[in-house]
Amino acid sequence: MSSEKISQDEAIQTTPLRVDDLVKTFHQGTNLVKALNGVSLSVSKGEFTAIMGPSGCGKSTLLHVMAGLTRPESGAVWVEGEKLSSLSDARLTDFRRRRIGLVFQQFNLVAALTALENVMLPLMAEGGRGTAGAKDRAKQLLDRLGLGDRFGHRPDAMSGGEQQRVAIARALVADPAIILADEPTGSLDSGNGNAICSLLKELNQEEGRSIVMVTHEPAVAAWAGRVVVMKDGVVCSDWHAEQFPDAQSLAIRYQEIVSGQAAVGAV
Ligand SMILES: Nc1ncnc2c1ncn2[C@@H]1O[C@H](COP(=O)(O)OP(=O)(O)OP(=O)(O)O)[C@@H](O)[C@H]1O
Repeated sequence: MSSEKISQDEAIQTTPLRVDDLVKTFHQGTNLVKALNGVSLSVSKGEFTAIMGPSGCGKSTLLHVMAGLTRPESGAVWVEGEKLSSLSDARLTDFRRRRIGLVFQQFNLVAALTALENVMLPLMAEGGRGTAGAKDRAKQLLDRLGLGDRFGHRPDAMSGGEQQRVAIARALVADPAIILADEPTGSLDSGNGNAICSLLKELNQEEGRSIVMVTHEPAVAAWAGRVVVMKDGVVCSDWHAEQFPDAQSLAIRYQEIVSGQAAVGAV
């Protein structure tokens, strides 16, 4: 094998996430809705990317396809070089648990379990790691996320912001290749929302975590280093931090794009 081919393969294997020409259609009664109409995107190691766009443009569908929760009609998703469509359902579930950290708007914690048990869950399901190791790792993470005094609390005894931090700890526990977050601040007031954004930024900058976050709010997207804007199932803009120095300039630019006043693809 040529050295060029080896380095190409290495690059694919170390790229946390790549999607290529994704198409996903939904049936709504007699109508067909193309939620994704040829989306391609690559997320580099240590990149914090926000995906923005108006309601119904396909953001959540894209995130679900990236996570292997929804299978596309065509196109492919690679996580660290693993092509999700080539995995059986059982292997995909196992792969997702180990390599993809998921954070949802509604936290999705198990109500009957404590914060510590919720965070340990992905490691327990894996079977291979000992309970003690899983417990230590979960405790470490909860401590790191400022929840050292909440180990034994159940979700209904915690605030929304605390529940989301538990969910982030759970997403991190298996040391995944990528964190996928769908409107992680959507159920929080602005103070707690800012704290979650700040935490994601810190995890990105201090630990080099690769993050993709769906949001429709420019003030939330402004925490990311890259903003991808979708409209009608396609990516119409892709900006890096230097192109949106603050949340206000991002909001103006975003409005221009979604209202059609700026050229598609404009930066
Ligand atoms: N399970 C489904 N069945 C039918 N249609 C769906 C389904 N999921 C999504 N859609 C449709 O696909 C399109 C894209 O939806 P999606 O939820 O991805 O958009 P979104 O950008 O995340 O929207 P929002 O910001 O409102 O959450 C919409 O027209 C939606 O109605």
